[in-house]
Amino acid sequence: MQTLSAFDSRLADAAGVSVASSTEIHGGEGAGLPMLIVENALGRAELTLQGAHLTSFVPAGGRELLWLSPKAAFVPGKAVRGGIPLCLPWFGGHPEGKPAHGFGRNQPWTLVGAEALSDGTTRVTLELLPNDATRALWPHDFVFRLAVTVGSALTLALRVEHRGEVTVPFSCALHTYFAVPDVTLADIDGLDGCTYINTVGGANTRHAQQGTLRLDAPTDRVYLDVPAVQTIRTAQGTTHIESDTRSAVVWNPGDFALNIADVGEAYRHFVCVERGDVFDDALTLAPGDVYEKWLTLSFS
Ligand SMILES: O=P(O)(O)OC[C@H]1O[C@H](O)[C@H](O)[C@@H](O)[C@@H]1O
Repeated sequence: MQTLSAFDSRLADAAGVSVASSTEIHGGEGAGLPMLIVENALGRAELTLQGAHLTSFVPAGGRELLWLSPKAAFVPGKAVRGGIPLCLPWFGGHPEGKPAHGFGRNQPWTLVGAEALSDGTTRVTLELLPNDATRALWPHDFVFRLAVTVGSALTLALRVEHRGEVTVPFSCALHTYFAVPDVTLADIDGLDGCTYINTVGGANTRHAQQGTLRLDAPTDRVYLDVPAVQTIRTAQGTTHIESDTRSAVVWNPGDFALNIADVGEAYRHFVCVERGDVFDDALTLAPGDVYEKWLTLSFS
């Protein structure tokens, strides 16, 4: 298991952040993955150091906002199913057959900052630097940083510094799995009028969203140039999603999930609304460029 260095542990302790193994929290075989538990009077979050991957966020007095698959495996090198995988430095399939959604979610990140802030929130900052595995997939220098602020809302601030020597294509998404009682009864707003690309079965057809979105079949859509805010309304309340990214991918595999080992029947209990910059909204980074975007989740 990846361990926290002595320096990391001191950082965590100073901010009241605790460290645990996924096996202690979620069961399973072996040592699992090291996790951080960030808790204060306003809210509580859990994340694995692998992938800087949020697996839980509960505002104080509220309910769990994130869906974690009951079949999630906490295995080094394998992305955890659910929560908020970070897809970068590319989103989706790669033209040369490299792993889907990049390598950010599979790599061990390092805790480089932890602070209890004066407004009662707690912020932890994780970093990924190049290593042999990343160089094999992406032969460029970079600094990826994710600052996670836990309070009554959860904020993720992503910073990508391109330290390579050539201009590179770049796309990314904060691939959030939201917990819903029944995916077919969740009302998704904040996309009305937006152009989307329907990618189910490799279709790649373009359409315009009309009104509220409800999912009654396998859905995989890339919404372009979306407003800052989307909401997911269920009988339990409303989840608010706000970001300065341009795209939103809405995904639920429906029955296809029966062929996804770590999802299965549980597909009924989540919907992904993934804010990011993908497809037409993807960009290029020139040497020295810095990409900075944020995502905030809250519940009412
Ligand atoms: O199974 P994963 O690699 O985690 O990808 C899960 C899903 O991610 C996004 O939502 C894509 O739009 C989907 O096409 C993909 O199936």
